Amino acid sequence: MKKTAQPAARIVSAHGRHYVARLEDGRELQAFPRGKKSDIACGDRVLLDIQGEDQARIAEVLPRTSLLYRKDMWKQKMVAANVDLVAIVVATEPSFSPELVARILVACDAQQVDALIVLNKCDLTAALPAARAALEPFRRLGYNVLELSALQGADALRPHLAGRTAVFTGQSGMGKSTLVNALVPDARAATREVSQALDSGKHTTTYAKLYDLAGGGALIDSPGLQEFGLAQLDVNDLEQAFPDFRAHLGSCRFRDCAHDSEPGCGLRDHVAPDRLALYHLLRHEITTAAAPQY
Ligand SMILES: Nc1nc2c(ncn2[C@@H]2O[C@H](COP(=O)(O)OP(=O)(O)OP(=O)(O)O)[C@@H](O)[C@H]2O)c(=O)[nH]1
Ligand SMILES: [Zn+2]
Repeated sequence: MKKTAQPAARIVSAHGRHYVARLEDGRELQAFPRGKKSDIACGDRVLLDIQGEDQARIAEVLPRTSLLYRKDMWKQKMVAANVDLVAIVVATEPSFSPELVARILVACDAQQVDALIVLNKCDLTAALPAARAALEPFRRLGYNVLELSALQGADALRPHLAGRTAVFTGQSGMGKSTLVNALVPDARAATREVSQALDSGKHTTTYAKLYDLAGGGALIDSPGLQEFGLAQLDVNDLEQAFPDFRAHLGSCRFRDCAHDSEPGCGLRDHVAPDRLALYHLLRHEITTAAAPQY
């Protein structure tokens, strides 16, 4: 029997096991995964079995160029697939967690995806110096920090987004959806004001959604997150995801040096203590998550 062609599509929204897939002609279909597992992310490119006017089954997920993914002992979550840029959105107010930023940066480096830290709400000038100070260590590591105010416009972001797929990620309330609305006029992404009006709780964005940018490129708005586990990383690859470690790797006496209390560690004394502490914390999380659970 001749196999009917399976059209290619891109997943433009991911809400649990409910997906929306967009065909190349722009038509959008409700799509659902084949089996029980739904390891499909917003941004994925897929092949579909069309099953009716507006329904399809996801027959195959095409190979990904990147996957932003988080995993801890209890849960795992695909944030977005096939992204070229991860925009980590933080704000002057409310205050943000530098550790969360550092974790997302490790995930980006592990996937070799560009990262950009966006400091939003710079119109709130009283809180600006503290936010800048919290980001200074990241600047020193060479990460790009872009300051702006989504309420006054987000055009400063455009050169970073043109022709690429970017995901906006970060804690809740930092202004990801407000940025999306500033960049995509007809996006109407729900922001805090809307969720307050509906009294729907703290998190406004509850699922990942992809928006096309006029002139090329796409943006994925994703739900606010509080944690970013990296248990999916291979402990042997972890040190490679710290760009500040790279120049010192290979200079330890022992090849499998954990840069802890081993004699002859060539890294320990050359990197910032907070970076070493993060490395040890992640290493511990990875090894305990990988341990068999009884
Ligand atoms: N002063 C000021 N407020 C802003 C700015 N950008 C966003 N906000 C406000 O910050 C609040 C949170 O914005 P959202 O866009 O809903 O935040 P979010 O990061 O998408 O939050 P989640 O969807 O829960 O992850 C809203 O009240 C926005 O109006 C800004 O540049 N300046
Ligand atoms: Zn070492």
